[in-house]
Amino acid sequence: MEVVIVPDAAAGGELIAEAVATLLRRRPDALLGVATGSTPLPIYQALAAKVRAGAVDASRTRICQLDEYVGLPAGHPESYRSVVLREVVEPLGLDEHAFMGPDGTAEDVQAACEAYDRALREAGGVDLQLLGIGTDGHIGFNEPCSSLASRTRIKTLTRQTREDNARFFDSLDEVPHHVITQGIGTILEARHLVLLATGEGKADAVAHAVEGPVAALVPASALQLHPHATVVVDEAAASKLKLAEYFRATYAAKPDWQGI
Ligand SMILES: N[C@@H]1[C@@H](O)[C@H](O)[C@@H](COP(=O)(O)O)O[C@@H]1O
Repeated sequence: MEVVIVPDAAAGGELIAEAVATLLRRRPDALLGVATGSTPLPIYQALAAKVRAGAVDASRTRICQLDEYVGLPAGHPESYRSVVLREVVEPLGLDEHAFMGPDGTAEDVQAACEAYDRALREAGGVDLQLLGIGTDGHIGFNEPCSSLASRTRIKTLTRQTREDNARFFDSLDEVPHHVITQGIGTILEARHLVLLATGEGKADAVAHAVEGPVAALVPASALQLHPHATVVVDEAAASKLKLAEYFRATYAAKPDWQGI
């Protein structure tokens, strides 16, 4: 696992957007897995700016979703489908055909989960999966004690995650209890995992994920099992890392051409 400490969220967004752009220059129809929440927004803004400036052509990029609320009406502005369309697909100049996600409105949720896992495989697998991290160490919506081998399935949110996400809704009561999420086993099949964490509120979760044991209790620690995982953190989110100086020195000594 590579840990890159950046000065702030904007620098993290720029670094990761450049990694995505490098991938797209090599593979224009790459399948890019995107995460929701506030943290990845600087990545999407930096990537859209590169597209507008003509620094990268994203016209053939395919986008896939990590997770989704269950039971929100179709078109709800806070469904992750709406969020990804608004924050990623439209700013990149893509249309809905370039985009795939699990169906949070399906009557048969289990079938929708299996169909999504199948669709990801049939699409050739995810080339680069962007991830955030929950304050409880979750990735996607894999809450603590999710199986490290899990596939896309329905999960129940913890109270803490519902409280963390209540800011996107009018009240806590409106935050769904159930979600569909790519499983940890599904996420680990992506060819490159890139997790961005910013702010002091993520420092404990980052320290446990990066320097703690691999444990279902901290779903993000599963990144330790992946051969190409990059964790990008700002100073605040890095503040509880014991090996911070080593991570800084390693990245400083890395030749530019290697990227992340
Ligand atoms: N399902 C999403 C996660 O994918 C995201 O990583 C997390 C953190 O969000 P934020 O970046 O807003 O802190 O929120 C939600 O739970």
